[in-house]
Amino acid sequence: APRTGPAPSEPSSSVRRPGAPDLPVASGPGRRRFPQALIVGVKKGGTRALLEFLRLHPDVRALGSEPHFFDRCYQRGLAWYRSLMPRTLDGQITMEKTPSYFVTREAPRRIHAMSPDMKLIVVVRNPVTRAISDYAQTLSKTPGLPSFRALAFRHGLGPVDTAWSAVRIGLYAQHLDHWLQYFPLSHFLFVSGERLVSDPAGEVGRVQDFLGLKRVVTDKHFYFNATKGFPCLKKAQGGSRSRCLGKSKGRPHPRVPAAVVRRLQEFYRPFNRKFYQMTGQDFGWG
Ligand SMILES: Nc1ncnc2c1ncn2[C@@H]1O[C@H](COP(=O)(O)OS(=O)(=O)O)[C@@H](OP(=O)(O)O)[C@H]1O
Repeated sequence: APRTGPAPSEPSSSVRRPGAPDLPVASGPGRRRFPQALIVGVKKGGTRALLEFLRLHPDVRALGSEPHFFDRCYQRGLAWYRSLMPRTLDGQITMEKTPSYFVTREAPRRIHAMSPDMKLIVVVRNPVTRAISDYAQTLSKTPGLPSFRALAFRHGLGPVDTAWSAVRIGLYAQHLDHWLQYFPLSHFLFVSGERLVSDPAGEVGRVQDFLGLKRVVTDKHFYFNATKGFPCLKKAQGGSRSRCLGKSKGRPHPRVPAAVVRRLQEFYRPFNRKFYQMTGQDFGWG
């Protein structure tokens, strides 16, 4: 059964005000709880797709936006964080996703202090493609940005610039090493960003197992949309339209010279190998 955890919670909304008519309280049933599971990363890994797919499950309630509590908004306090959460009934799992948590130094300690038995999901993607995706996003907001190559290497095609966040985020083994100081490996599930595209039902199946949920979300929910080039959600029974993620997901990537891609691929190889060793999973990025 899914753990709802010992998370502190506010009084149930089923409590009626004296004299109030016996109608459901406007705020709705259930109560706001701290998440029991987080999608902590990685940026551009496919975190939005995973969350939207999981939200099809009746026992998952998730915050739509990224709260950035354990990185940017920690000073607002735990009560603020919980107040953002959707209401849940007993047995339902509360979730949120903020991909920057995975690379935030303080995040593991802060999350552990709140819930030492938190379940942590990391969607990982080939770090080279991830870096290009990250760059494509910045470029869409910053026209005139230097080329990918100019940002990825120092002095022309000199050493890789690990200070550039688009490069640094892909050093998964290093980030994970830090998390493992706070949480055992059994608390993590690593989802392949590549397989989330090629076999969404398979990856979401693994996530449902990890969360202790029945496999309700299956291949029946997905179809491959050739125009979008990605899996999308089928029309739900009795109504709503089929649904793909928005334009900011599945952006065209700028062309990066093959030599640049190769050099970055070589740069990441030892870090990837280490990550495969640590997780016991080979993600096939070389
Ligand atoms: N079903 C589906 N539809 C659209 N896009 C999908 C899907 N599954 C995975 N992806 C990949 O998700 C990438 C964006 O990742 P994130 O959602 O983690 O990005 S973000 O960090 O929240 O900005 C996004 O990256 P780009 O292709 O580079 O835009 C997609 O490749």
